[in-house]
Amino acid sequence: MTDRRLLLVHAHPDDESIGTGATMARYVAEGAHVTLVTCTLGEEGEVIPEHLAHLAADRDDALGPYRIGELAAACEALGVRDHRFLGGPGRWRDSGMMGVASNERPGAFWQADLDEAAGELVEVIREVRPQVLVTYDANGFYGHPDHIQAHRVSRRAFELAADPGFGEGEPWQIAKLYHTAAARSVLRRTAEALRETKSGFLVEDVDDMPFGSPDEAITTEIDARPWVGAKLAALRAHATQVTVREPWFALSNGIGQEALGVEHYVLAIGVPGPSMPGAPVEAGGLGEPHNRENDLFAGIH
Ligand SMILES: CC(=O)N[C@H]1[C@@H](O[C@@H]2[C@H](O)[C@H](O)[C@@H](O)[C@H](O)[C@H]2O)O[C@H](CO)[C@@H](O)[C@@H]1O
Ligand SMILES: [Zn+2]
Repeated sequence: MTDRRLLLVHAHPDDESIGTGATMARYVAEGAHVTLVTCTLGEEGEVIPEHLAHLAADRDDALGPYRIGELAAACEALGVRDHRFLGGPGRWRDSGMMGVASNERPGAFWQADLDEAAGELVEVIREVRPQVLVTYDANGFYGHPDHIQAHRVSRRAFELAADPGFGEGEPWQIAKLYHTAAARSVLRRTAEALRETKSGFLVEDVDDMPFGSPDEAITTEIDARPWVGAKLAALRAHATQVTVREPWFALSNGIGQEALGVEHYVLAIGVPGPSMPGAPVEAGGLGEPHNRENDLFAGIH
């Protein structure tokens, strides 16, 4: 299929690299048009480097503009040239982790009017006309309010973009909508491997992780191992949020994760493509029997 167009909707600067960085770099390298929409500037994030601690929301409140630069550098590393902030930079603010006071702040993404935010995304969808949309599941992958809201806005925009009675511009029907996913067997294997290293990162038991899917729920395995270097460079670009000790990385909580070149997804809407051989288990694949797609555009003609 020529003229492939992939749209990814992520909540904060850093999510694109953490969950889909290798996939994005692969599709760019293969000639697809990759569009990234980020819903907030990540204003409420913690700051890892001591010399940048002043940027935090409870000090200079300058982390959002700084993370715009981090995201630009990450997109450069991935080869992604089409990046937008939903509604423009700063339209909606990072809500903070579930339950904190900033969830209630006026302008927080968690407080966004669903149809207003979805309307902004419909404009991008009708302009780009992607065949494939990637975002989070209904739990936002790990329960963060901005991730949950990104899911809700994406699903609403998926519907509205195809509705001839909604808004301006030609309606556009996206063919396939995916949720990002992490297979529990991969999480378990990488946690065991991390335990054997001297990375200095903390190890979290799989059962304690706020994310993870049963292997059988995974529909799609993208083998982008040749682009894991681009993913690591993009993670390094998010230096306020991520510490990289290759092949491992950790967020400000210090819990180690492996930067894998194989990334998993669940097809939420659309017709799956044919089952294809997967990546080896030692590379982060799910091994055999492989009843999964190996291309987000599989089955689209
Ligand atoms: C990956 C992701 O979604 N990061 C978010 C998240 O950051 C986490 C948060 O600060 C938490 O308190 C830490 O323990 C954890 O290590 C961080 O990854 O939430 C931030 C605030 O909403 C957000 O800016 C960041 O991008
Ligand atoms: Zn996030």
